[in-house]
Amino acid sequence: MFEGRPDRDAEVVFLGRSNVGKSTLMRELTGHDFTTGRKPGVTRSPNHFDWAPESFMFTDLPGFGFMKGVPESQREQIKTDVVRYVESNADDILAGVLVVDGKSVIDIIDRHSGPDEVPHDVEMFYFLDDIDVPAIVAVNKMDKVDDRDERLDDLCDRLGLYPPWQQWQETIAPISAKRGSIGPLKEALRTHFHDAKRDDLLKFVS
Ligand SMILES: Nc1nc2c(ncn2[C@@H]2O[C@H](COP(=O)(O)OP(=O)(O)OP(=O)(O)O)[C@@H](O)[C@H]2O)c(=O)[nH]1
Ligand SMILES: [Mg+2]
Repeated sequence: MFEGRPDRDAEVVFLGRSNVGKSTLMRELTGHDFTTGRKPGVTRSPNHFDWAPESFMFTDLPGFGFMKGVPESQREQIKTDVVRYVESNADDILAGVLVVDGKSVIDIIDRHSGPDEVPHDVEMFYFLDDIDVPAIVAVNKMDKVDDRDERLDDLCDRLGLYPPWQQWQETIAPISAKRGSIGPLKEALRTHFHDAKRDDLLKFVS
């Protein structure tokens, strides 16, 4: 289990497979340089970025799923820890941002869908729903995607959301963290902060 969580009563968590760009996205939102890298599995324990006056923080969680050179048992442990972290802090979490790689997410989901297999991303999306944490899917690396609308509609389909994707703007946020274009995610976060009656936090995502 992860340790050292600051005592804050409002939190946004970033979760997703390894190497999808969670740390890059955190850097874009906070201006703080978290360790990012080409090597999957760079983030091994949560990175908290917090503001004491508002008792608010962003938390970058370790990536789960396949990581080259990391044994299966360790990957499973990371995923279990991430799930437990979100579960035990669910009351404070205003939004769970599930970050996916827009270029590969459909292929990965389809490859891992079967009679007794649920892909990690789909599982996490439903998990957030189960514990009443509002989910936002940040579809990252859109700079590498050319069939944008088709890709996003396919993703909705895989997540059980009726296409077209445009009607899910508080849930589906196409972004490119590396290019600094994260407007749709900020917009979705603003909607959730407002719904949670936390307009005092809008400045963190303006
Ligand atoms: N093309 C493109 N590459 C990106 C984008 N965002 C991140 N990357 C790259 O993807 C790689 C992984 O980024 P990280 O931010 O380290 O990913 P992570 O999800 O934190 O990875 P873990 O810590 O292993 O879970 C880096 O080489 C980034 O530069 C993006 O919007 N577009
Ligand atoms: Mg990381």
